Amino acid sequence: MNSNNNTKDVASMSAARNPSKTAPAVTQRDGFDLIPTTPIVWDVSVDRNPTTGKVWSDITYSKSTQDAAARIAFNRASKLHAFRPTTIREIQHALEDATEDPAIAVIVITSNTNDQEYTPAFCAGGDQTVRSDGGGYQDGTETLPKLRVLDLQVQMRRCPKPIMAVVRGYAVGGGHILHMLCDLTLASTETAVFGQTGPRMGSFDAGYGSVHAADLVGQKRARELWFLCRYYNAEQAQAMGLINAHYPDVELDGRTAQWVRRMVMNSPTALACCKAALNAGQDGAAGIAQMGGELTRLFYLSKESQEGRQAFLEKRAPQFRSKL
Ligand SMILES: CC(C)(COP(=O)(O)OP(=O)(O)OC[C@H]1O[C@@H](n2cnc3c(N)ncnc32)[C@H](O)[C@@H]1OP(=O)(O)O)[C@@H](O)C(=O)NCCC(=O)NCCSC(=O)CCC(=O)c1ccccc1C(=O)O
Repeated sequence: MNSNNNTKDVASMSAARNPSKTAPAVTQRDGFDLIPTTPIVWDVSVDRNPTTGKVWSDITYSKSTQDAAARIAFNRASKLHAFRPTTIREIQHALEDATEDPAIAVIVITSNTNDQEYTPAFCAGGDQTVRSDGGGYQDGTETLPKLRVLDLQVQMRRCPKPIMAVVRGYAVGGGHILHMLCDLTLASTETAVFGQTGPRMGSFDAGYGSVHAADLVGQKRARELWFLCRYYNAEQAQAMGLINAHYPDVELDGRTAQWVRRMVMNSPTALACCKAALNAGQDGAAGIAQMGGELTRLFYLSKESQEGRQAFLEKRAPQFRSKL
């Protein structure tokens, strides 16, 4: 966020914090309502895949200098943004770039739904036209058919920055799993539709798609999602705990900006550690490794840790206790 705006926001937030005889309502005192809801300006369009140097074919990728955010958007409206291996690989490359870019604090995953010709969708799951008989998806870019989306799911879990899904239209099948794997989900009140379809399509996700779903909505509801394959609107999805909030479509971009700006104001290390901690239970040793990595990174900043390296370089015995 640009420093001028930031100064103004922080000043008004601390004004909200100061107790007075006529204290504002509790929900106002967290300062959230004071954060501007002007939509984010995505002023940097990244037109080429930073990994391959090629122009994107299935997504668009842009960044906001002012709001320290990256936007990765499905861009296959005629297929309701169903994903094929190319789509997943492009999202992986954009996500890697956003994760590595120190100017980016928050990542938004959404879809380009401005084309009135097609049914609005966030993502209609795996592209069934390229689902092969060889045990996965093959659009001519894989050496062997595979379920590449499972690698993207892991990458999203390991990304230390908050990822927020912004859903307009259908988020179904593998598209529903991707929104669940985002740290937060905002949705359009009028158009968002959520649901699993695997058992109707001869597919299922026995990994995060089941385990994380149960953590979000509870065992009974998760079984309902998978066994009945019904669709839910935004209000129902929020009541179930599948999404964080829904807003009228015209407000959604402004509210997205507000949520992003609030996270950008917060400590990135604290957010990364919270994300790692919230993931650790489901992720077993890999989750603990992610948490442990953050801990080691912070330890490397200490004089005690640096003494170990220094002593080695100076060919002497370390004096850890003198650095405590
Ligand atoms: C969403 C619909 C109900 C919308 O219906 P409607 O408004 O009438 O639009 P359509 O005319 O049906 O669609 C327009 C256009 O898009 C094409 N399309 C839609 N969805 C797909 C798709 N998934 N694949 C390919 N193409 C799709 C549709 O054919 C039309 O094209 P035309 O050329 O005009 O014919 C409806 O579209 C619908 O029901 N869609 C299917 C939704 C669905 O069931 N998706 C789930 C697929 S299975 C899956 O996602 C598995 C994913 C996976 O890879 C996986 C596997 C194992 C473990 C984990 C995973 C994981 O994803 O995590």
